[in-house]
Amino acid sequence: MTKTFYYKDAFILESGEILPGFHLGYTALGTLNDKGDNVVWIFHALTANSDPSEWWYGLVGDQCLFDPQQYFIVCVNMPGSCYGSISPLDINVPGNEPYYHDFPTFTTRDMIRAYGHLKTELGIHRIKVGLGGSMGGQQLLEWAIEEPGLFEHIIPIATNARHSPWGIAFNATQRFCIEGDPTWKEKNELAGINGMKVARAVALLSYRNYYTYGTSQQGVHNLSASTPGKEIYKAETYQQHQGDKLARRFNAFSYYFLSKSMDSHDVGRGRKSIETALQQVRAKTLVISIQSDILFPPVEQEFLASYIPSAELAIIDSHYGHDGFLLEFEKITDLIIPFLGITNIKSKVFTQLNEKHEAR
Ligand SMILES: CC(=O)SCCNC(=O)CCNC(=O)[C@H](O)C(C)(C)COP(=O)(O)OP(=O)(O)OC[C@H]1O[C@@H](n2cnc3c(N)ncnc32)[C@H](O)[C@@H]1OP(=O)(O)O
Ligand SMILES: N[C@@H](CCO)C(=O)O
Repeated sequence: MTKTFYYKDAFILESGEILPGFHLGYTALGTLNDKGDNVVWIFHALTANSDPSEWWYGLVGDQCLFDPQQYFIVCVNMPGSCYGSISPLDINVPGNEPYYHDFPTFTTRDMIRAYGHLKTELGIHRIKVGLGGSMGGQQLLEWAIEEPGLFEHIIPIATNARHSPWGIAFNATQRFCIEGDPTWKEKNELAGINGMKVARAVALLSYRNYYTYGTSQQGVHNLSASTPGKEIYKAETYQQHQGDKLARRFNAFSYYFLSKSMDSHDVGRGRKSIETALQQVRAKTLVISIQSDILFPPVEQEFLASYIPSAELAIIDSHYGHDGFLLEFEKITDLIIPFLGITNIKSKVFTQLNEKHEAR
């Protein structure tokens, strides 16, 4: 169940903007033990919520690698998102109406600074394992640099030290899709929603790749006419379905501002250089890369591993491309078990995983 943390003091963003306070929706599974040494902090990516047992069900949950019986597992909904934290649809106190287009962009560094207040509230002094993929990994790296003593282990997956020009171009193009929707300037929850559907379809191109589409989206849709030139192809209905699906659970404002947050990510900002920032990490680090990822390609994780002191790099094969970090539970589990030195768990984890896959 999502809980809410309210911070009621002034909070200064990197932009200089001052918020009178903020709130964070978060999920906490399990219990903090007496020694305070069983904390696992998970960072979600662009459109997920704060409950990793929903979207990382192969890694988090009863009898999984991260089992709430053993660990105190915390995940916070990113500021700007629509699953419980401060967001563009919340009331902007001075104006007494929702922020909408005036929502202040939280950089990834602002995000982890906000999480720091929740960490204090929860009585957490040390985090045994931090892990996150994509934009989640960006926040994890920021925090491991900002507070080098906080994490014992970190596992950044399919992520980077500074968002790339390629990634920013994808995000900017998605914002153009939203801005091009004639309803975007309106002040209501549905403003820009059709633009967001197109944006999500564009994003999918970067989350998968040529081969993913080639395998699963060959040919025409079964309801399509067979007249040459009049066919509707599977790849087309797939793109449409992905946009429609997101529009049922997200809004264009959150999508727009979270993409700005991702673009802001740069661990080197104000810290001399990216390389020296990465060298501040003290946690034992396993960087995981997905070979077929065209959005955060392996060269970015090779860079991380070459500057984070004594980091290990593991590259996994995946049919899915970037989204493999949300789907390749077995391969990820297989890497984490030896990294954390866990023994006697593998068969239990995979039995559980197989049951969950079959049930879906
Ligand atoms: C509140 C919350 O729900 S947050 C938790 C859920 N969301 C998240 O965690 C965000 C991160 N998750 C994701 O990005 C995705 O869910 C992923 C990457 C894990 C998986 O992606 P999916 O879209 O489920 O997988 P995939 O690419 O195989 O597409 C399957 C979907 O496309 C549909 N589909 C496949 N081919 C076609 C086609 N040719 N035409 C139309 N639809 C198609 C399938 O029917 C299926 O639809 P459904 O999801 O509505 O059942
Ligand atoms: N597919 C992911 C984004 C990829 O990083 C999401 O929707 O959160």
